[in-house]
Amino acid sequence: MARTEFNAAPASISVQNLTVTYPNGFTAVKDASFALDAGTICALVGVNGSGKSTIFKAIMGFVRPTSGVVKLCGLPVAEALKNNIVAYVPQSEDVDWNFPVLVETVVMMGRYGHMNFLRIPSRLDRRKVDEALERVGMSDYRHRQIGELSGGQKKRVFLARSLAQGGRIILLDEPFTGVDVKTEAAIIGLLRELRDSGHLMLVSTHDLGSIPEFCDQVVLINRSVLAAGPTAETFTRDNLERTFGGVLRNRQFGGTGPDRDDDRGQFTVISDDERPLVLLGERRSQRQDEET
Ligand SMILES: Nc1ncnc2c1ncn2[C@@H]1O[C@H](COP(=O)(O)OP(=O)(O)OP(=O)(O)O)[C@@H](O)[C@H]1O
Repeated sequence: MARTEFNAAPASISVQNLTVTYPNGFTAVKDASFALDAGTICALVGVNGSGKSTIFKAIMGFVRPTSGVVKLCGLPVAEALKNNIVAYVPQSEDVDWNFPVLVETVVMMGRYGHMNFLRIPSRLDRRKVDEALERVGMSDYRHRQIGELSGGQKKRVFLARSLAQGGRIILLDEPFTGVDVKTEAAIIGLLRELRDSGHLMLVSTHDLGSIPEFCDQVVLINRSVLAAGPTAETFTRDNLERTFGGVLRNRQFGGTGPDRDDDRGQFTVISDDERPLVLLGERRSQRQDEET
């Protein structure tokens, strides 16, 4: 099939029985499977060290599966990368912010895969960079050094790079870390727009509170996939307890007043690292009744 026909395929990620064992013999991901389609925002959720970044690396072709298969838009990873199908917004800690580079140059890097080895930008490349900067509201910062920007502005620049690249699959590693609530809302708004235009986004996050707000699907992992599916069915207290075990901070309030029945007014706060998830009208579990 010609490359242009592949490029027209709707966004999809298929991870089938993925196992990744690092050269030191440690198996970070074991027999993980999930599938996602176009027009989706999916959260990838798990404790520190559960294998989220390893799954990202396998999707980006940075690590080779020990066994199993990853396909993007129906293509093997290497082929999908050649076709600029997948873009990556890194974790802030993974970037050397002291490296002197202009905002517009970072965004132009998203176009490198579309250029020949001389990397001379065409009119189209420049237009895509302008459009991407405009879309994330960072046009006025294009001549600034990336290291001079705030955490939220840096995130938006890297999101612009992935937009300039034109990937239909976007991987976002901890997009809300170090970002204020207003910028988080702006990023979520942008991700929703991209979803509506057929993009597929996989978002690694510890920000449990925001997941029901903007993610249609959730994949819960701890080396293997514990649960995967639509947020309403999958992002449940039972599954979160299985995923986080003792790491999760879990508090329950309300429902004890004389004018309340067992459920009404009761809510549970579940928190990993960042913004807590609040579940309304939950009954206390037997185990927690015994603990208190
Ligand atoms: N290059 C490597 N060689 C050996 N082990 C590794 C390597 N990279 C990661 N690991 C191990 O694999 C496991 C999964 O790591 P990974 O970075 O995928 O987790 P994560 O879920 O992204 O964690 P976090 O939430 O802290 O970012 C960890 O135990 C980690 O120590």
